[in-house]
Amino acid sequence: MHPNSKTPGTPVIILSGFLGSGKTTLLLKLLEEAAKRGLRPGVLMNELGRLDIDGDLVSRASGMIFPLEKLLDGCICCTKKDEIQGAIGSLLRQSPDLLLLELTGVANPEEIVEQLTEPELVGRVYLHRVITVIDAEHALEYNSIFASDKQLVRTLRGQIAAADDLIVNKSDLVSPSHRAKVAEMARKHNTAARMHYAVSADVPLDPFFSGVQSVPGKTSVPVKRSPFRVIVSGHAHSPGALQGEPGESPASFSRIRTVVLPLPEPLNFPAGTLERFIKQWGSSVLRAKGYLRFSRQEQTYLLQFAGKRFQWEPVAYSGRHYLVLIGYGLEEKAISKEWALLV
Ligand SMILES: Nc1nc2c(ncn2[C@@H]2O[C@H](COP(=O)(O)OP(=O)(O)OP(=O)(O)O)[C@@H](O)[C@H]2O)c(=O)[nH]1
Repeated sequence: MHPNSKTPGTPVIILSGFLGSGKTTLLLKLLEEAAKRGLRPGVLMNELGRLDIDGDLVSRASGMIFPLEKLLDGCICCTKKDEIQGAIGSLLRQSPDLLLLELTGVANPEEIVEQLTEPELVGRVYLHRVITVIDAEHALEYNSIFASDKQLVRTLRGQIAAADDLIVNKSDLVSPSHRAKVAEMARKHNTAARMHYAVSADVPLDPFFSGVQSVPGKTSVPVKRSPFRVIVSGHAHSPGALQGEPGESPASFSRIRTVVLPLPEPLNFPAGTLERFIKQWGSSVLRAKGYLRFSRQEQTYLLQFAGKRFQWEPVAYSGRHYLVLIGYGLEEKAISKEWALLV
C-alpha cells in the first residue's frame, strides 16, 4: 500500500470504516492538522443518499478554505467512473498538497484504489495511506448481524484488510477486554496494519503526514470556508446488483438502504418522539442524521444517531432541514407511512 518515495503525484489518504464509526470526526482532525502544517488538502466526500450532511458539517466545522468535492447518492466504488475521475481531476487542478477521500460506510476501499490506477489518474496521484475506523462498540455485533449477507461481510472485512492504519474508535464506550476482542477480530483480517485505540478518532497524526509536502510556489494556509461543488450521482444500485452472489463484480452496498424523510419546518413534537420513531425500527436503522428544528425554538439541531446513540448538537445552520435514515433491510414504505402519520 505504501508508495515508493519517488512515486510522482499527489498523495491520497483514504478514510474508510463502517457507518457511524468516526470517519468524519477523523477527517476534521486531519484538516486541522493539515492547516497547522501549512498544507492545503483537497477533499472528496461521498455520502449515501442525496443529502449532504457530512459535507455541511465539514465545511461548517473546519471553517477553512480547501477544495471540496462531494459525490452524493451512491457509494464511491459504484459511482460512475467519470464522476470520480472528474471530481478528483477538478481537485487536482487546484494543486492540493494531498487528497483526503472519505468513503461511505459501505464502500470497500479496494475498489476506489482501483480507480486511482485508471489511466486518467495514474501518475497524477498515489496512494499514501488507507485508514479504517472501527466502531469498537458495535464492530463485533455487526459481524454477527450481517453474517448472512456475504457482500456486506466482505465489505466489512475489505475495509479492515485494506487498511494501513486501523483505528479502534469509540473506546470510551467499551471495556478494555471488549476493545481487545475487537482488535483481535481486526487482526485476523489484517496482521500488518498499525492499530490505534481512540476516542473521537484522536490518534497521533504525525505518521499520516509523513512525506507529505507543500506543493512549491503556492501560499495556501486555509482561513475561511470555501465554495464547494456537489455532484449528485445519477447512478443507483439496482436491486439485482444488491443481491449478487459471492464472486460477482464489486457491489459494496448489500442491503443497505437510505430513506429520506420530508420534514415540515419546524417539527411540532418533541425530540423524544423523534428518538422513539427512529428506535421503533430496531437494529434495521444503523445510522440517522439530520438538521431539524422544533416548534417554539429558534435553534436548529444536528441530530446524529450512530451505534444506537443519539447526539443532539445546536448548530448555526440556515440550509434546508432534513432527516436521513440509513439501515440494513429498512422497511422504506412502512417508515415513510408512519412518518406521514406523525408529522
Ligand atoms: N462516544 C463516542 N462518540 C463518537 C466517537 N467518535 C465519533 N463519535 C460520534 O459518533 C457519531 C458518528 O461520527 P462520524 O464521524 O460522523 O462517523 P462517520 O463514520 O463519518 O459516519 P458516516 O459518514 O455516517 O458513515 C457522531 O455523533 C460522533 O460525534 C467516540 O470515540 N466516542
